[in-house]
Amino acid sequence: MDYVSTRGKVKEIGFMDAVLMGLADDGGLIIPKHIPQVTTETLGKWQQLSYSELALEVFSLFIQDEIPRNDLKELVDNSYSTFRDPAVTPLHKLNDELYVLELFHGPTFAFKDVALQFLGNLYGYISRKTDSIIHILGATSGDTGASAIEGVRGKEGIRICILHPHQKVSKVQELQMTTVDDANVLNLAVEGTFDDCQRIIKELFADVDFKHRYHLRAINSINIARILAQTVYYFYAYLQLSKENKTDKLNFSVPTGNFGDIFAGYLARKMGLPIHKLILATNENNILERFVREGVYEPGAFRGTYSPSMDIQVASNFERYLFYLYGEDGQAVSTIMQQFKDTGRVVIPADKLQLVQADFVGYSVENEESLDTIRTYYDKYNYLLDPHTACGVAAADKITADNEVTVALSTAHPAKFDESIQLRSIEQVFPQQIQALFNKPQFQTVVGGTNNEIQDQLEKFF
Ligand SMILES: N[C@@H](CCOP(=O)(O)O)C(=O)O
Repeated sequence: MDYVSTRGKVKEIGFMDAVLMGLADDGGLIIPKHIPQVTTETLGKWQQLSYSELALEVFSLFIQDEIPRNDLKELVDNSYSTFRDPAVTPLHKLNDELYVLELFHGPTFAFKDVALQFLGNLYGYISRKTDSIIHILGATSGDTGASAIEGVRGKEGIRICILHPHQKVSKVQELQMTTVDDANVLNLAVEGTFDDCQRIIKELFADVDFKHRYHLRAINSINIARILAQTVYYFYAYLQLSKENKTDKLNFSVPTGNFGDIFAGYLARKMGLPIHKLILATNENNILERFVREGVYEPGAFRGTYSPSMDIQVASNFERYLFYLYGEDGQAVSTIMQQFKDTGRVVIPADKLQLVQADFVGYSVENEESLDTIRTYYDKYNYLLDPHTACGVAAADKITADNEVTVALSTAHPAKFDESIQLRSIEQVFPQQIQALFNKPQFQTVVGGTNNEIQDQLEKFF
């Protein structure tokens, strides 16, 4: 399978080079040259597969023989053996119309583990096979950082530096990252927002000399491996519900910040998975919902919300979607992204907006509404949602029509966001792994938000 850039100026590369490249060298994002198709017959054959078996099949479509099947199987099996639930991503039924897809049974209690356990192992594999140096640089609004660190901590030949917005992540998210004392981990707490962190790392990756000199590798969803791994659970949920004849009009409701998770659903649909509505749920940082409603993509003022992992204005994977919206025309994408850089705004014409509205249904959830949803579902179903999942569930409540079934993606365990949950007077018992974090010393360096400062830190660390 060959991979190309959304801006069309990178020559075709294989899967492992695509993983190593992270951000495309022309500043775009990597995408597969062709999207593999999955037929109804294949879906039928996949129905009885376990999560790991299914992941192996889906990954094989994108990797083909570049990684021998036995090696790939070992990577996949190791990655999902760390999950606490045998189903890896089990479905929890709330009522006949609504299921929650629990993606938080991995080591750091967030959906990011599904892709990052795999990507951590994949980096180890690539480094052994190709002698590549792996120096990971990532940005997080809370969940990706902990999960990426967990995926590679202590691994020989790999170093990782994560930027997070200082004091803008939850306490548990901060502890998960900063209590790790392995020498190959560096946590930089940036005075600014997640958008500042993401802008810095994208600029450093776009400086191709710097990127090559320091062997920078990506773990954010700019890395295509993240997206591919996240398509698997859409297939898995669909296949479980197809056993109960629930897939006639099956929607997915996805809490969205960086557009990676919902883009994985969009890709699964393009592969042939019959997804009815893709519901794009945002919090008050609703640039994406406004885009779906009005066709205008323009960051608003930053809002600190109860769902901090989604406190994002500029969504990385938006560019991947633009690529398909504009008929896979790299030149058109380059022009639009340049216009966004120059003016801070993208406006699409009416015919394109119609296509967007056929692809997604948007709903933006107010802060208080997210907490009310948590309380309502706790009272009605004795089920505790985290504030991000609550956005997905609130959107599902609004958008699901008669005769439709919606799967709301549950992106994190509620224990990661206790400060928000306590605001509706709900007491929860922490899993022992999370409770234990409170007794550990923390390691992090607080830095300002200039590229030079970060560059200095990286030069010392890498
Ligand atoms: N919500 C994310 C932000 C980074 O997104 P990613 O999917 O590109 O890694 C987080 O929790 O860090």
